[in-house]
Amino acid sequence: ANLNLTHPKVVSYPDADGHFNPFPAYPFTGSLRPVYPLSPRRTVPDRIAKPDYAGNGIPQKFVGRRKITILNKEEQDAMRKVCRLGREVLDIAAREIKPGVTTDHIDKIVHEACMERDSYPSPLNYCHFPKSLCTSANEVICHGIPDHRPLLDGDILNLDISLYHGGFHADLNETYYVGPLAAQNAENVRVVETARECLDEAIKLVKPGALFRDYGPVIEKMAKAKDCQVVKTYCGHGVNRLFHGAPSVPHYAKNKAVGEAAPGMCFTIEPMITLGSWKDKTWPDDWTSVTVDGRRTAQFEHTLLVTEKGVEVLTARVEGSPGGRVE
Ligand SMILES: COc1cccc(Cn2ccc3cc(C(=O)NO)cnc32)c1
Ligand SMILES: [Co+2]
Ligand SMILES: [Co+2]
Ligand SMILES: [Co+2]
Repeated sequence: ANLNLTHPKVVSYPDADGHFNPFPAYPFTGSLRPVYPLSPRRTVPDRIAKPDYAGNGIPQKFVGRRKITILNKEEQDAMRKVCRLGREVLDIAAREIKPGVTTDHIDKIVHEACMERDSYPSPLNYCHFPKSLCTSANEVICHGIPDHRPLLDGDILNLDISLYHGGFHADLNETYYVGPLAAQNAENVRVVETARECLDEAIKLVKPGALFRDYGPVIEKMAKAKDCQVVKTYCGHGVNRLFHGAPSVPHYAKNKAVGEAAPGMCFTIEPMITLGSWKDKTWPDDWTSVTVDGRRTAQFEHTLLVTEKGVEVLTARVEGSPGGRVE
């Protein structure tokens, strides 16, 4: 179909290819619509080591609710490896972003890049999630499902990648500008660059003894200084042999997070920043989390290792990583 790649108010479906909106009566908060059918579930060959939930979709409960795993030197090296692979896969996916490309196409690229790296795409079948990464555009806060919606010039798009390799998970995400128009939109730039800055400022505080409740106040102060808000429902989390474990790391001020960083701990910080309301609601697909006012939101995430001296950003950008700060 000849795609109108700038911003229509709301595109109606079914379109010429038989793609359709599965929830036509739902009161969507913004202009984004799901475009079904989702492509067939992607398969993972037996040679790839899988996490426990790959078969039945049910991850083991956090072992020792508040006990935070301290990794030894070998385990830390395994985390370095899977996080380096995760960065490679995110960068490959980000290079695919342009108007007209669907998020399902990006899912295919990510899935194949994981297979090529003997890695399992952690989101696939995690709590029954249907795809190999989360693709979250515009008013989507997180957990967007790759589908047949073509990206539009002017969109902002978060790619949230997680890999399982050598018994350990990596978890990272960035928000990108789609097409030449996106970075010319002052509101896009404000929300994306504020989210990027919030993560960078929080990471500066990570060192042995730092309290998990101390990142939120710094993030919220930075967000409010840019007339933005901080999503409360989703937090950073421990990541190691489990995709999600203790600690829980809130991104908002006045939180009750328990515990302090210690050398050998791995966890994510992944602030979700909004232009308007911080409140979220979930589409009837039971995954896609959106802002209640339909205004745009952005997120950045790193997997962090606490070291004797401070912090190691295991999923750090490398020379040539696409995207990055826009003035
Ligand atoms: C049960 O309830 C839910 C609700 C939403 C999502 C999921 C499961 N899930 C799937 C992918 C995914 C990614 C992350 C993550 O940390 N990204 O940084 C978290 N959860 C994830 C379960
Ligand atoms: Co179509
Ligand atoms: Co993530
Ligand atoms: Co995460």
